[in-house]
Amino acid sequence: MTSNFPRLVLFDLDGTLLDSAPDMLATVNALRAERGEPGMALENLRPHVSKGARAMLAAAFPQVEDVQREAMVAQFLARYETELAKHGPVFDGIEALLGAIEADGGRWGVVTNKPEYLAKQLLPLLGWQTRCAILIGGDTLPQRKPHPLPLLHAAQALYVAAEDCVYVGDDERDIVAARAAGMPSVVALWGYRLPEDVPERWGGDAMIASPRDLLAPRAWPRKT
Ligand SMILES: O=C(O)COP(=O)(O)O
Ligand SMILES: [Mg+2]
Repeated sequence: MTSNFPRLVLFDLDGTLLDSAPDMLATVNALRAERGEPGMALENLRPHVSKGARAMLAAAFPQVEDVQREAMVAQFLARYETELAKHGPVFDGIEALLGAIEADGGRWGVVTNKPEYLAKQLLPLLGWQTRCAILIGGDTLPQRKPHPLPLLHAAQALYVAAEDCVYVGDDERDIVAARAAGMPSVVALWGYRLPEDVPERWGGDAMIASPRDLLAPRAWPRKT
């Protein structure tokens, strides 16, 4: 009998496994408070969380000049380190999905653009340290998503062909990276998107509304 799951599932982190928007909001609002600015609402920050720290800071501090904002990145990361996994849980259904992949004999890993030192701290906080087969951060390799290198590296390190893996991500750059790697992809529609994002145009192999939907037979795209 063929398995219900791919041999290796690689996941994006923010907006796919982890609902990190509340942690990001606490961080951004602490920086805003230091500047005497009122707090931002979650709904205004949430759509920017999977676009990277710089894009998120641009949304949170539109009045700040680019050079100055660049200097805020280090401040943001230092503060965010103190908020990791404090406010935002993993998305509903993710634990059941990871458990089902493991029970099926499959492996799973994380490929994120988040700096590796932060992503590494999250794993034990989420109880995933011994379960996650590989973790690639945005600065682990010379290239980050949308470049295919992090996905290709993760697959190769675990001796799985790219076409036998699936990458699950909530942002266009996740799907672009998977396509460039020759890896089937799933668009996580439960994640973070701007109103102008059109996931139907990203070229993913499947679009899934909830992690629970990936428990269904034949939910996963396959190239082989
Ligand atoms: O920190 C980022 O750039 C976003 O992280 P992600 O790649 O896990 O969505
Ligand atoms: Mg994301």
